[in-house]
Amino acid sequence: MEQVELEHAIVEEIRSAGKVANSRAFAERLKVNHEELVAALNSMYRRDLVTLTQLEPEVVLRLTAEGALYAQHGTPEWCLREALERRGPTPVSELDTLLEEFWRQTSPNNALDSSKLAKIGMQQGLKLGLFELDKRVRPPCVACVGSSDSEAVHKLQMLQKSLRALHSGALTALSGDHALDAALVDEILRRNLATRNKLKVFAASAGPRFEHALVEQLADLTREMLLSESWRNATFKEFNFEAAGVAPVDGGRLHPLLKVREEFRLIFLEMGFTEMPSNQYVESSFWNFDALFQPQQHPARDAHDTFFLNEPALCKRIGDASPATEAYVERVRGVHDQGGYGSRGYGYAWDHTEAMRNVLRTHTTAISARMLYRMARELQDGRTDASNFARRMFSIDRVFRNETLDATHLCEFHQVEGWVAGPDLSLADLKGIISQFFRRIGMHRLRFKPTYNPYTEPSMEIYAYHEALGRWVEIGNSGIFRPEMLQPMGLPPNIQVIAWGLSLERPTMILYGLSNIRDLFGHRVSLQTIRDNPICRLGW
Ligand SMILES: N[C@@H](Cc1ccccc1)C(=O)O
Repeated sequence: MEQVELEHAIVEEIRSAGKVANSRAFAERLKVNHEELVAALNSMYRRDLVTLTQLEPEVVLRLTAEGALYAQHGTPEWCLREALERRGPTPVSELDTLLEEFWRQTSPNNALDSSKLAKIGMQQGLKLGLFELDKRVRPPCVACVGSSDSEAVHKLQMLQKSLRALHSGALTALSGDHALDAALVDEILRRNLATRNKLKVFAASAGPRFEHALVEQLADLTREMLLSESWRNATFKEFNFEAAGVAPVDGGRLHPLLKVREEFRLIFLEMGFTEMPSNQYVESSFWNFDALFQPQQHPARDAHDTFFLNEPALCKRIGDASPATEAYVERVRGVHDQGGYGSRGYGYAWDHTEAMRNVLRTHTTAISARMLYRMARELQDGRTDASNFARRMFSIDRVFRNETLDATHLCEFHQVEGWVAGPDLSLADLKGIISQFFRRIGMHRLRFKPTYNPYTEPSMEIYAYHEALGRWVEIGNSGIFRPEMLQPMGLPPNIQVIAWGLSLERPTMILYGLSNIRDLFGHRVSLQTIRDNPICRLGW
């Protein structure tokens, strides 16, 4: 019986009889195992549906392995008598084959020991007066005696029935209404077919929440219930808010690049830097190149390296429409054409329209240029105190280059850029500030290698020793912005700006162990990568 059916039976019993008076007797009546009934009672007790009282323990019979075997297949003497009745007198030596044949029909696939059981069956049968041994014939034969309603046959059948009843869990008691016949109990114990055991017995009556057991509690609200309106009279199971969820909840995740960007951002903020507004992807050539003293014939300004916009191909104007900015643009023309501020310039005819050509910014240094110009204006206008001047700014955002794609290059990527402005900064400051910054990323061994940038002098590539890779890795570019860039803006000659830049992708790939940039950026990035990768502390 299923537990639900058992619970129904228990509820019925309590409703009709007021209680389950004795769990053992009730189990016998239901023909169920007492242990199963007690399990159901306990479960109902835990839900406050019933109250339980423990009664005096009862002595019960529990079948031994041999007893259980006989209960299932019949006692040997019963089997033998059945077989002999069909076959007639049989030689003693053929009794085991006779039994085997009998079992082939009654309990196929058994593993019974026929020769042992034939012997037991014969002895018991002779003792009970079921068989006789005719020694006058050769070989001696066993035959049935007595009619089918004889005392001996009746006893044989009673034993057989009792064992079956004991096996099904019923008739376990040695006293009470359903107790077994005393002589039969003796016989069973003597033949070691069962042992005496003490059984914990219970009485059950209605518990505080018994009423809840009587109504069927529904778990689901179905379409049918809605249509038939039967839900109005239905009782629903209470929600179990304590229950564990089926699967872990899948929440949103940050892309590895965003995680590393946040790490960089925190380092900058911790070092007292201010973030520059960097969301403008389309930039005029002026801020991307000209303001940075990058000549208009410079190879980087070629369409092979830079994305130029077709529509609108030109910006409306350079900077704000103020005369101050117009004057600045003219100073930029001057420094390109013939120099100034201690420079000889490039000696070409600077073209205003060329400077107005829209590009997708190729570096975030365009943002730095805009910010430095704004800062210079504030100084000139007296909005900033020039005597105690210092600024630190950074940006981390997207840039675009018309590059051939390969495992480490895409035509868009992110740049991390920072600069420090202050009076009389030197090469030593550059190395010091940049070392401080990279130390916080976990890069302690740095090397600087001279290089060329149109807008910085001196310019230095930054290399860091990668312990895991066991080699020096180029991680960034840096320099002190040229006077040709800063002084046309109107910054005083004693103010220097130390600047550096690196890509966000490169350290991210190293941190997350990715060798192909397409695994980090673009449509090929798997959601799994994004879900599985933890926040990486910068450091290598
Ligand atoms: N803008 C440079 C990086 C850089 C920034 C600031 C100073 C020097 C170099 C680049 O694109 O790689």
